[in-house]
Amino acid sequence: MMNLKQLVLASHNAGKLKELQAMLGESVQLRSIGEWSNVEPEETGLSFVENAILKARNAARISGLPALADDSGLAVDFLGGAPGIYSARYADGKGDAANNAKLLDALKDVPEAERGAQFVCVLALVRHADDPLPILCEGLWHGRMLTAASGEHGFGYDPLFWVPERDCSSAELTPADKNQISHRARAMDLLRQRLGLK
Ligand SMILES: O=P(O)(O)OP(=O)(O)OP(=O)(O)OC[C@H]1O[C@@H](n2cnc3c(O)ncnc32)[C@H](O)[C@@H]1O
Ligand SMILES: [Mg+2]
Repeated sequence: MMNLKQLVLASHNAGKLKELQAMLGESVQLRSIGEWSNVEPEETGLSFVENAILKARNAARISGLPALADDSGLAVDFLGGAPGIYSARYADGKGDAANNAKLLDALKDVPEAERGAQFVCVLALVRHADDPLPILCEGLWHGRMLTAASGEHGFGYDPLFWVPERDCSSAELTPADKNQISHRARAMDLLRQRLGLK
């Protein structure tokens, strides 16, 4: 079994680090790959799984530690699942605000009943860079796309994602509440089971 006291998180996204560390608790210390390198690997895969594995291997190679990667995104029904794996790059790398503005515009005249969407999270854990058997866990979170941004918590597309089970946007949830029910929480729940942490 791998030493799980320290894991490298193969991500440069501070929002993910915060959420994943909160879910894991104090028994596992997540260290950002940013401690070793600021170069982000190109996400050349065609699926969340491929990109998660690619990021995890890259971080394990650079750090020499077991690595966890999170590849996630928003799949909007009306857009055939876009932006999907391209969620971070939807507005050509101009950041969260530009991504959200572009998405609101793409859904401008779409009626309520057709605004379904899901957040997707795939976690990949590798023991070392060439691990032939990465642990893969997936989580989905169903909701709807709002017609205007709302809320200040979270990151990324959270202000646009309406959460039916709480009747508010994902950015209006407290961090603790989001971490109980999100796509990332579901994937992490499976990962903890696979690792015997629960
Ligand atoms: O690849 P790393 O370095 O981990 O960081 P990233 O931000 O580029 O992460 P992804 O490639 O996985 O892209 C995820 C996209 O989906 C968005 N996203 C993922 N989880 C989210 C969440 O919980 N709430 C809001 N947006 C989320 C996020 O803002 C990005 O635009
Ligand atoms: Mg990325």
